Amino acid sequence: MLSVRDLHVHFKVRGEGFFPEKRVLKAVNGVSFDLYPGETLGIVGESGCGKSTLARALLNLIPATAGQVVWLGRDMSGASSADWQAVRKNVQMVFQDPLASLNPRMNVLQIIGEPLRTHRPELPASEVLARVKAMLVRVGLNEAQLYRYPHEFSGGQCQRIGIARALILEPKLIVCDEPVSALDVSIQAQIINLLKDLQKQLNLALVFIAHDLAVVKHVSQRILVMYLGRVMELADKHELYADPKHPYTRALLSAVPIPDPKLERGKQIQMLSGELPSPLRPPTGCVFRTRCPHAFERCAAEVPALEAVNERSQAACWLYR
Ligand SMILES: Nc1ncnc2c1ncn2[C@@H]1O[C@H](COP(=O)(O)OP(=O)(O)OP(=O)(O)O)[C@@H](O)[C@H]1O
Repeated sequence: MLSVRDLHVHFKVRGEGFFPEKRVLKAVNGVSFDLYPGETLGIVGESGCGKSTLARALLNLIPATAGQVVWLGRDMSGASSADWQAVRKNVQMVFQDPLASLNPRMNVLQIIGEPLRTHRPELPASEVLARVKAMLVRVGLNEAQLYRYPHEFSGGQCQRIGIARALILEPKLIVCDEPVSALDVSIQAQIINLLKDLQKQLNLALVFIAHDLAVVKHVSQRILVMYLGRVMELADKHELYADPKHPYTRALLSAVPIPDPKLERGKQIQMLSGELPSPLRPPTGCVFRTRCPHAFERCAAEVPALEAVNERSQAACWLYR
């Protein structure tokens, strides 16, 4: 459904401290992965590792600096805005801050109906109304809320409205950028379950971005772990939780509480020490090496490529070469 090859998104930013001249910040630095129809791919990593930039570049909301994004077999390099418009009919986004992502001057009918008015102008108003009503029920809201405004809803309800807006064009994929991070924990579970149900009913593919592994566990089939703009590990969910390969994934997993005391992490426990290096001056070689307990000489000298460790996981780590 989607193939991403060696994708780069670089920003030119003002330098800091002793380096006031403009510098290049590589927010996404050579990311490759595939997404299959109906699949959920979780993308995790600490704040600032490039998850949102990657998500936006997939839809050209931020232009890629280099690399390929191939949608349904079509290479989008050099595509016109009309070509991207056609992709966005099939691919929608749900954003992190539910209230901020809704136009405060529009009521629910206008918000959810807007994509229909843009992409399906031939539909009569009565049909738009019928589709919006049906979608509202689908996401757990009701018709009585059609003419209300965003500020009249809770965070969880606003996110339901955002999901309804994303689904109204019957897309094949939804990119969810930290859709539950701004919500209370009890509401998070409701929204995750809603997304899971909708995915099953509509055979949707989901890209689900979160900053911790506990959240993506319940929705993803495969998980991509990012650090400083690079992919550290890409693995089948069960493999990743049972036997994480990359030391960064192990560190992230150590921060996730284990509900079942019979499950032992044993020697895999590893806390993440030190701070995320500045993305303006990333370490040479493997970007994780300055915080990695297993780093050795080669890690500083050469960048490890993402390669298969077994048929269920790939890691970018010299420990496996
Ligand atoms: N428009 C921009 N101009 C300059 N730098 C940017 C821009 N957008 C993002 N960045 C930088 O790119 C890096 C990646 O940011 P991004 O928001 O993609 O990370 P993230 O993993 O999604 O973080 P978070 O979880 O906090 O949203 C960060 O260092 C950020 O400061």
